[in-house]
Amino acid sequence: MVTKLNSLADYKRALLLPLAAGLLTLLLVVGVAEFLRERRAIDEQRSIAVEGVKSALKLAIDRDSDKLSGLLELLTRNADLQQAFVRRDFDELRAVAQPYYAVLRARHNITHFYFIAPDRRMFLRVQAPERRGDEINRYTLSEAERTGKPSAGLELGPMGIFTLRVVHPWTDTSGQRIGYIELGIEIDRTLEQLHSLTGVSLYSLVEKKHVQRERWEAGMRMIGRNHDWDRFPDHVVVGRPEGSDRTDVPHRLLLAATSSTEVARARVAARSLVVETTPLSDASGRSVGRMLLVMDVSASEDRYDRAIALLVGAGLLIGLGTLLIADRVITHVYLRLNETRQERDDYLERAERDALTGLLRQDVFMRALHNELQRIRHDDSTSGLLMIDIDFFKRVNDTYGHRSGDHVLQSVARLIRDCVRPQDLVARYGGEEFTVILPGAGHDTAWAVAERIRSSVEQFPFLVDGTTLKLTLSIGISIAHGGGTTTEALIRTADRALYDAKNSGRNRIISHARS
Ligand SMILES: Nc1nc2c(ncn2[C@@H]2O[C@H](COP(=O)(O)OP(=O)(O)OP(=O)(O)O)[C@@H](O)[C@H]2O)c(=O)[nH]1
Repeated sequence: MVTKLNSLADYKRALLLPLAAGLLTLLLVVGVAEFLRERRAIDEQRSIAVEGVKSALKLAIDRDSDKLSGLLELLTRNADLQQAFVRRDFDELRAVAQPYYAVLRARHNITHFYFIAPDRRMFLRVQAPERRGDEINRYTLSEAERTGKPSAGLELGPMGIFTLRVVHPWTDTSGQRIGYIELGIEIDRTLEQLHSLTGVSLYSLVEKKHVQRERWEAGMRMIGRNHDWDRFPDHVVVGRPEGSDRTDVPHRLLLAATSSTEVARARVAARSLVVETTPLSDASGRSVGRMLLVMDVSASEDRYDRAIALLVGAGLLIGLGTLLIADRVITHVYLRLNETRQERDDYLERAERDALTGLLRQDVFMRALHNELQRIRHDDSTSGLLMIDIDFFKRVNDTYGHRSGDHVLQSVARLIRDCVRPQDLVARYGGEEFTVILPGAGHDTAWAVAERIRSSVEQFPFLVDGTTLKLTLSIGISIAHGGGTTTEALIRTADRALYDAKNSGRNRIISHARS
């Protein structure tokens, strides 16, 4: 269906609404694409950060291993320690070792310092608790015993404390193995350093099956840390450095991270937190739990959100600007088109009219009469035709000149027009002869109109060259009834009636038609 556009509002509706819808759709598509692109960028940044933290953790552990190894190298060469250990002089060994431990603890965060006999029995724990004689079955010690070389790795202690341990076999000057010295750093310290370096909070969680509840609780109590065995269904938190234990991390977020390898997310107090997980294995390669990396990505998200808001804002402004410009252009083009259309209509109108009287020209009249006959054939109605001629018009021309004659013709044309309805068609048929088509008129109506015209001209005082002239008209009428009448026949009938009116004395109306 083709909609007809008439007014400027119609044009604006037809053009601006689709344009606005198109621009909005475009903005929406660009906004969503940009949003997805930025989410991807944030995810990438996060992955890079996570990889960075993992590498940093590995580096830190390697670095600590090397550091502990270096220190152990020195300790195994210490003659005082060696003598006291070989003599199995517990008090002496402790007295010599303790100042070293104080320095190692203060300078290097070392939390474990052991002297172990060749049969793997603990001879001296320099740090608390002061337990001895128990057999050590840790992987690092087994490796050092088996290979005779230093062994290092993360190990889960019986109290559920995750510790980096380095064990050095200890030999005397003759190459005889006299035992082992072990140094350890709790992983918490490393995690804490990483947290302060990267801002990422790290939680190390161990599966419950690898720890005993009572010993874990005792261990946590011993190091003065909050502990809650039931906090997670399958895991306990063994590494949760104070500095990075964010109290604002919702429990449900951590819980989600312990039960899935997917990235867990939450929005807390207008901040976006994400948790990634990475498996946690001990020195033997056994998977014992997982590490949670909690990151605050609010800053990146806010930056991207601001960029998107800016983009959408700019898009809206550009869209509005485009609509405003389009509105101006449509208005301008519409007005210009209207002017052109008006000019064309005026031209056509002028082309159809007689230059002197402004009435329809004869050829236009013929077409109009033809159309009118078509119409009444279709409607089965009637139409009246008047043929009007000014009586003795030649005398006006002869007496007062052609210009005065023109003036009289114009006046008569105006008088005729004033006597008919707007839908009636008045034409100049030729010279001083006029025709009027009266659509829908029967004989009586046509007669009444003819009489109105006749009497209006008869009564009109024509002012010519300062003289008042009186003129009369003769009028012939013909009536078309439905189909069957041709334009020629109708004109012929009216013409004959006009001729009769002239011949029977003028200033009269003759109709041969019956009503
Ligand atoms: N001024 C002027 N005269 C015109 C025009 N067209 C025709 N005429 C004149 O109209 C006159 C018509 O005269 P006739 O046909 O003899 O008719 P009449 O004098 O009106 O007499 P009857 O019709 O018999 O009453 C002629 O003198 C034409 O020159 C015109 O455009 N302007």
